Amino acid sequence: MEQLGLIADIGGTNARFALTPIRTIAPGEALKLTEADLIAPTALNGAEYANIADAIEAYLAGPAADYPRPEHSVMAIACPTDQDQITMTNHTWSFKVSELKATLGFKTLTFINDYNALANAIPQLDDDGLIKIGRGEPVVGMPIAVTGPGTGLGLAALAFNDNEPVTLETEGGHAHFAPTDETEIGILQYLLTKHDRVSNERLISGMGLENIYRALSSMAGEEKALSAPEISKAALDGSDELCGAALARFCAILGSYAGDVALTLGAKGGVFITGGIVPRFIEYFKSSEFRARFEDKARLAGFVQLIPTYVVVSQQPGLLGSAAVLNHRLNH
Ligand SMILES: Nc1ncnc2c1ncn2[C@@H]1O[C@H](COP(=O)(O)OP(=O)(O)OP(=O)(O)O)[C@@H](O)[C@H]1O
Repeated sequence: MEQLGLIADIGGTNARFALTPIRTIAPGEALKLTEADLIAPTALNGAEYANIADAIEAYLAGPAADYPRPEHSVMAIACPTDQDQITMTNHTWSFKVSELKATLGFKTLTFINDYNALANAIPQLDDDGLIKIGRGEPVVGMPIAVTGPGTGLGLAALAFNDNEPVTLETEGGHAHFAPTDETEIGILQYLLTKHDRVSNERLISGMGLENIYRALSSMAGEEKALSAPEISKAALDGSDELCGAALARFCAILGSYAGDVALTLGAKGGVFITGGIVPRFIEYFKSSEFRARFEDKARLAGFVQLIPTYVVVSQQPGLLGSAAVLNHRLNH
């Protein structure tokens, strides 16, 4: 049997695991994986395990019990991964990668940021994992950018060196928010009364949608607060005008920001919108101002018009990206 590696996608709630075949990639060859390369994919509830080693051993002894024990692993996790010590933000799990590797008896164990995995998933996705928004065509071999609203706003990019992806992990979601009209200047002014600085994440995330709604209601004379799901529900069923205005503004601001990402990274391979929020209202998003605002870059409009934008709707992009990174690391 071919050698299998262990991959994981560990979020605040779910810890997803799978095994994946370790491939030999010829120099210059592009890796192509499919969901069939994710063997025994399983989501465990992280809260049920005292530590990460227990969760991994439970996966290996349970869903993966019929396969040989892996010796190599790449795990994506929703927190910084540049130190040996990893402490999850929304979790009790805290561990040293070097100690975990010894405990598990693995030859290699690498942790990557969850957006690193999402970026590396993009070249592996087929058409049904992506929904194209507007015009533009990808230029093969040019950088791609992956960003989008969830609990926060992550941003990563891939550049390519002879088919070999080079990942840029960034904190671009925390760059300053740039308003484009009087209403957005009003939203910024409102948020500056609450925060010392206002990053894109303050508007483009679940919390961001709530902030936009709160700001617009305050500007209309009476500050009100609703949760992100409540705002999008009332916007979509047309029952609340202010919720409609907030969701429309959210999509428009996401468009301007995504256009800035395209300009900054020269992402002629495309800008890919991830996160759990936009796929919940894809038809609305298609007819929103997102794409017009993406292209609204004055003298640089011609640059961004050619760049395609997509929403990622694939179910397992984190695992697929971890499998891609595992294969690239073991081949080079
Ligand atoms: N119907 C909805 N409309 C708008 N926002 C929503 C909706 N449902 C959930 N959210 C918001 O989505 C955010 C969660 O995003 P997402 O589902 O992408 O999780 P995540 O960031 O991937 O976290 P994890 O990795 O733990 O799953 C929360 O801020 C939540 O308020």
